[in-house]
Amino acid sequence: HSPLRALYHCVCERVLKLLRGKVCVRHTHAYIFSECTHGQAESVLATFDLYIKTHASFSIGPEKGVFLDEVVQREAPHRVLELGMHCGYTSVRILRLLPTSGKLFTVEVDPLTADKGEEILLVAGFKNSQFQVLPCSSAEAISRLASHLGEDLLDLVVMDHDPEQYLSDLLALQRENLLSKRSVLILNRAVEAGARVMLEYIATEATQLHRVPAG
Ligand SMILES: C[S@@+](CC[C@H](N)C(=O)[O-])C[C@H]1O[C@@H](n2cnc3c(N)ncnc32)[C@H](O)[C@@H]1O
Repeated sequence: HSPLRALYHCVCERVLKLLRGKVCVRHTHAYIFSECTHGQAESVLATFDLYIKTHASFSIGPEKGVFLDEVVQREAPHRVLELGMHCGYTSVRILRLLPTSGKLFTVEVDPLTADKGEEILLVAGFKNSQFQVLPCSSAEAISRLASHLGEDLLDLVVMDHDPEQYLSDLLALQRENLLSKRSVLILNRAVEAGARVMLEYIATEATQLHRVPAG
């Protein structure tokens, strides 16, 4: 456990990650499925955290994850929309902190990824009554969401899909009357051009939305 050994491990992890290159949904899923303890959400997250040390990954990872946890714990949201599920890391983080009456709607445009991600949510021990995977584009999902929500509105929206879609999706959520004055919005990759356009919109136009600092 000397600092030199820790540095050596860190360098090795980074080199491995570079050599392995691209994000692979099938490989991520297979690793999590075979290495985690089934039925334990914390084990699923720990396995993801281990995986992303040495493999390319789209998962938000533990640092941003802690920020997300804080928001979910503070807001105790009943209805959550996640845009961009990928392999389910963020979904698992959210689901494990939802109140018992809470439900997550999570959207993934790629059908194979949506399938694999859903399996991870089941492996983590969550039930279909706690979440619904919508295997379609964010725009399609938003246009159909009112039928899933009934009288409810969204308490929390997490955007980590395509920053170029952030603003049009926010506008669609408003048009469909799915947000309330208390709805909280979290975006990842907030420095990307599409996200900045949306943040400008929020700052100047959408007075009914709260702005929350995001990573
Ligand atoms: C960065 S990853 C999300 C990672 C996830 N938050 C996590 O921590 O595991 C983005 C995902 O969004 C999906 N995606 C991209 N554009 C989308 C869209 N318009 N609608 C729905 N999903 C989309 C991609 O297929 C990809 O799986």
